[in-house]
Amino acid sequence: MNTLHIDSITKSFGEKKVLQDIYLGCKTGQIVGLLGRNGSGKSTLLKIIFGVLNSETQFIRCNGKVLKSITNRKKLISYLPQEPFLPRKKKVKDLISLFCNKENTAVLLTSDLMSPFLNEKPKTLSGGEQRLIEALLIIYSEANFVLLDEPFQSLSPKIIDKLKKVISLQSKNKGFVISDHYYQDVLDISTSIYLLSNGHLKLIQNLKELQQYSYLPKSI
Ligand SMILES: Nc1ncnc2c1ncn2[C@@H]1O[C@H](COP(=O)(O)OP(=O)(O)OP(=O)(O)O)[C@@H](O)[C@H]1O
Repeated sequence: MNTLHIDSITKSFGEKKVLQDIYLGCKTGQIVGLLGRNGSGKSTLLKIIFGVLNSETQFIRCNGKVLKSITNRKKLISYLPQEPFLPRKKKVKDLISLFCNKENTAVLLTSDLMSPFLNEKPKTLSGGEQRLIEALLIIYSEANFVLLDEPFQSLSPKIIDKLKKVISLQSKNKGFVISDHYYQDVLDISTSIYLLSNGHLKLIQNLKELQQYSYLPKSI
């Protein structure tokens, strides 16, 4: 069982306090859903956990090892950023082994979601197709924990459904933290849900609470 323990994360941009004393835990088998209004700090939190952004204070421990502010977290944590990151001119089939071990490379080479694109280059694919490939590469990467920032963005409903199944299956061996505005899809697969609001994380039990905290409109 792998464990990720995130504690005491505080982050400001100038005068703006975005994260205040954040605590979050994740274990193998858990899918932690992270919701929040635009600009609430979800991406900022994921970047700090992955180690590409510094914070004023932080304590992050993975499998008993304390991770310093910016350290190499390869094999421990992988991260799907909001922004596109695939090399545009490399064939998809040649990208897979850069992210995945032998076993998962073989899985992706025969996956019905990935196989249509193996001989394509990202520059010739649609935005949604590129997003799907990025998400699959990160989900199947070697890391114990996977941070997904808006994995469902630009994907059509049936593909989202298949991707959710992939995440749920992979969570048998990994822990996930997922942030996306497709809140129903996040709710469907998450084992726990947090709302980031005014710099603090609130554990959410039901849809009503998401309305009370003004994340969801009352009409839903
Ligand atoms: N590099 C930066 N410099 C200054 N302010 C920043 C920077 N990055 C983020 N911010 C601010 O921090 C706040 C949180 O941004 P963040 O991108 O984490 O929000 P988010 O919850 O992911 O939003 P969204 O749902 O719209 O993607 C925003 O008000 C944003 O303007």
